[in-house]
Amino acid sequence: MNGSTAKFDPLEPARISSLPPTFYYIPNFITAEEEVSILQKIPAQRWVTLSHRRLQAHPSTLTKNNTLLGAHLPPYLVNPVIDRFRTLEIFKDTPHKQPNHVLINEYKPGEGIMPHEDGGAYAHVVATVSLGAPICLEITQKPSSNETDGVSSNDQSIGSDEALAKVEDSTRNTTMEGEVQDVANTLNQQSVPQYKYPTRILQEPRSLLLTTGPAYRDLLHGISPVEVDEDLNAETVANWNLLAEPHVFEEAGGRNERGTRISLTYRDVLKVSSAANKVLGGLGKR
Ligand SMILES: O=C(O)CCC(=O)C(=O)O
Ligand SMILES: [Fe+2]
Repeated sequence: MNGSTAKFDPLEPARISSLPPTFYYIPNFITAEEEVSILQKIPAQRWVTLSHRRLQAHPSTLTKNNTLLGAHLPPYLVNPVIDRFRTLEIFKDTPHKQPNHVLINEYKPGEGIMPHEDGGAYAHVVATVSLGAPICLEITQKPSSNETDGVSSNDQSIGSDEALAKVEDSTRNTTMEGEVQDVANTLNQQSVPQYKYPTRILQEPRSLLLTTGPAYRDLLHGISPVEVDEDLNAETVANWNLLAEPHVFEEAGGRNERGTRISLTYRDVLKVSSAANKVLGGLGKR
């Protein structure tokens, strides 16, 4: 016993066990009051409108070479969320030990984001707080390298959200649904046979989804641009057993009529400019 190094992992009960390591889902990570308060503080003038969603980056967008120039995150993005990350040690292994960048995405019914990976600009931990309405995140494997077409792991250009936005804009005339299906169709030729793809993670408002390690590196994620997520049940939704209110979807016949859903994606950008380093210097252990 005394020689054992086994350590209780506070996140283990939240692990989505039907998916490869490591996704975690925590329902009701924030309260309804906190949700309202954050929604009210998102600045209306900062939105950048894309073809299938709108977004804003805090404290700023990354430079062309994926460097963060900004300094502090605004207080409404820090409290209470980042304090709770600290308690759960979510960013303990990333270079700055805490997130320094938040991308806010908004999806109206019928909007989505093409399958992609988040790439090399960030440490391999993304913490997503969902606000407003439920939505399904689709998880797919990467296409094999000769079929990549813009979503390759080796394509660092997809490593920033701005680059992804460009790819999305250049494909604005193709149907998003088609893209999701194309990527999905290249699956099943890949390894990791014990997991089923594509699969979905249902994100309820106020929940936290963590995507870390191989789940960050080896898989694609996207959101279908549909008005209704259908056929939601324990077989088709990877985190069904972790949902706060599965009965809501059961009672609706396995349907989720999309509302406006806003996500806050917290990340640790690896490269921070020297000017910003001075500001963050007291926080990082370098
Ligand atoms: O809104 C989401 O949950 C996903 C957003 C996303 O994948 C991204 O911003 O890279
Ligand atoms: Fe992403």
